[in-house]
Amino acid sequence: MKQKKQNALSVLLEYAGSHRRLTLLGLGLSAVSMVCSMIPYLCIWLAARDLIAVAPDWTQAQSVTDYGWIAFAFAVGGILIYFLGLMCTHLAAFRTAANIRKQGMAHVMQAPLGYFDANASGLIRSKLDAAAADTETLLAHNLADIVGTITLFLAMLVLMFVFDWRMGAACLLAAVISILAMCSMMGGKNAALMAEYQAAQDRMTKSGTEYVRGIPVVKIFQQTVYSFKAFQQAIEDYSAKAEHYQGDVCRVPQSINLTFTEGAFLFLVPVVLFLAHGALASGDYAGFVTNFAFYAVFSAIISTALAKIMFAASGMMLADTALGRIQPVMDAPTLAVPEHPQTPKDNRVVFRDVSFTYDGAQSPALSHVSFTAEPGETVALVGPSGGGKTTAASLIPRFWDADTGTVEVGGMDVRQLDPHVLMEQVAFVFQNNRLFKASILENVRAARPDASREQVLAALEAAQCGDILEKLPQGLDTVIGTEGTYLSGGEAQRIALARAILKDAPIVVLDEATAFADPENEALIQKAFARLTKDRTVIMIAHRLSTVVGADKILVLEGGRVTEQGTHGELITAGGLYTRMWADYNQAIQWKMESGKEER
Ligand SMILES: Nc1ncnc2c1ncn2[C@@H]1O[C@H](COP(=O)(O)OP(=O)(O)OP(=O)(O)O)[C@@H](O)[C@H]1O
Repeated sequence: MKQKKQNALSVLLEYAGSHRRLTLLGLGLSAVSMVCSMIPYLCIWLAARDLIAVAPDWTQAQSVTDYGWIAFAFAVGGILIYFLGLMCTHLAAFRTAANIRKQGMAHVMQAPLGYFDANASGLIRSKLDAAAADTETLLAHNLADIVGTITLFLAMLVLMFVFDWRMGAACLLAAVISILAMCSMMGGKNAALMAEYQAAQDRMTKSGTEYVRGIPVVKIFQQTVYSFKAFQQAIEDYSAKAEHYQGDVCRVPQSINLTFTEGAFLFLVPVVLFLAHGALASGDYAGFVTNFAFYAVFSAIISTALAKIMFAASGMMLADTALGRIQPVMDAPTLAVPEHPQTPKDNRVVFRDVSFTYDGAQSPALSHVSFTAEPGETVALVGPSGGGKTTAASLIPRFWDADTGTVEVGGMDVRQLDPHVLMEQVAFVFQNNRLFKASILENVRAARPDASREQVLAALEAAQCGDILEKLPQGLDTVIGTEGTYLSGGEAQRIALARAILKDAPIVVLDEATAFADPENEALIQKAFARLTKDRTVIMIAHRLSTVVGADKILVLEGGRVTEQGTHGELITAGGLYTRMWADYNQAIQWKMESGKEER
């Protein structure tokens, strides 16, 4: 992938792909147009020289008209070439921006599913969009201006010394001072200060976002704005850094820069006065005045060129920042796809000595986990919070890949299966059911796009969703999340179960959390679970022990390790953690029943 050290321009040209040449052509045309725009000035100088030479008999200055036409031709030609260049850079910029979006999305599509848990898809898209838009401006406008201005500057350097090097040097001196002042603001130890200032700005933006996200919590707990210390701290930190950088560091160089950018002729006047005596003595006073006129006009172009360079440099920084923001997206891990994919033989799920540690975590989430779920068996994962149940279930559909050991489906390492085949084999229902802002029909059909309306209805029926369809205004075609058609957590879970039922996959990975459900919903969800898991291999993350009693095998996961394993009966006799959990569970049920009686 793209190296961080590369500068923004080479990274952008890589993204431009086949439009790289169009970009370069646009930049070349911009440079040519700038050279063309210089010719009229040259013509003015030549015409002035000829006029002064024949003065006061102007009729002898035959060449002046020719110079006029040449100047006109180059001025118009320069403008046309400039627009042609802009067309090329715009076209290339649109294509490059499209490539950034496409390549970004294509890369993210290869990321393991677990990547999306930590990186919201909306955020990924907005990062890519913002970066594409910023780089579009750079490629379409700023870059052409940078190249044009540099060419202008080089051409000016040549011209400066063609007529009278002393006047040229006087004009240039102002530009050199201005550039040195600019460099001192951005280079050396000030570069570190500028980086700190920008980092403080980033921190402020981030904590601002966190603050806005947390507003509901602030309101619920009646906290004041100051309760968000991090945000306040970030604002104060940014303000101190901004004041220091803009005030203490930039004030003097910025004043020097502006003075000499706007006053490029400052040194020209004294130098001309100094040289005037010599010119009078040599007798070429006419040539001297012509040269002075030329440099006086030219010094104004220097100011414009310097201002353009500063503007273009800020565009370059913007593109650099934008590319820096999408770098993490482009660096997202990708799921390794086998060269010669294997086919699963049956519905058996096996964990062989599996260990896994999350990126950046201190301790493993799973350590040497081994178990087998035979075809048609139900294996329940139980244990304390943080024990590793969700992580174990996530390794089956390759949300992540095991660090060591193997996870097998149908006798094959999941890494050796074609990801599409693996997805066809496994249906999952996790706690955070993702329903799209689309109709119920489309939401359920996402599992099997070729399913008929009747098949979708049958799956919804099996998932006990009849009551949901009845109350929705357009039934199956109601779009979720619009016009007040919101679903409760329990209802959303039943729709997600219908999706899994429609998928009809031989292996089901199920998080049976019924946290959102009221008793009525819970009963319906249990029925839907029973329908979904019938005759399939089931790996179930169980939160309430009542649902695991009938499981073929129960694994107790504690601190990432399987500490107990067996049927309900076997584990109860073993007298370990499961026995204590069972006792606690029964006590809780007892309390519930007793308090229910008292209320009555
Ligand atoms: N995305 C993640 N990045 C880093 N660590 C994680 C991540 N997800 C989980 N963990 C850590 O891995 C360990 C196992 O978590 P896991 O969610 O698998 O446990 P669990 O048994 O499913 O818990 P619960 O019953 O509360 O859902 C925990 O220590 C948790 O903090």
